[in-house]
Amino acid sequence: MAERRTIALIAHDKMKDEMAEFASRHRQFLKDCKIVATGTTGGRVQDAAPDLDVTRMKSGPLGGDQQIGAMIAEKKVAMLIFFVDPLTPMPHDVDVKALMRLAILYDTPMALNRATAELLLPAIG
Ligand SMILES: O=C(CO)COP(=O)(O)O
Repeated sequence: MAERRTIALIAHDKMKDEMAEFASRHRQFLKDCKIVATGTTGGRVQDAAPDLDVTRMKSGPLGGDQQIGAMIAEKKVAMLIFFVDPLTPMPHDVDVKALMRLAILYDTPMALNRATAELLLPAIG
């Protein structure tokens, strides 16, 4: 049996409502995927769609972005959906940049806003 695809979900605080709504609306599709998420985002996704298989890493500012970056470097992530807050400075901005850099380096599909995520999600089929 083919391994289920792993999709990484991350959202900054002001984007978490949007991520919860996105995950809930796409729950039928996401039910067939493994989901890995940073800690707080993962909790919100689980609350919004309890039937999804969500593995929660550490919270982003505490190393969660780096944990997901390491998974990307090991080619364990099929797609990164990261709802970035463009208006709030982040203490862990270097971690955010490092995560995006690895997604680029390992040619991992990456959606950084909802419009792109809507286009990309069905594309991994
Ligand atoms: O800070 C984040 C991404 O940079 C997200 O982390 P949380 O999901 O734990 O809030």
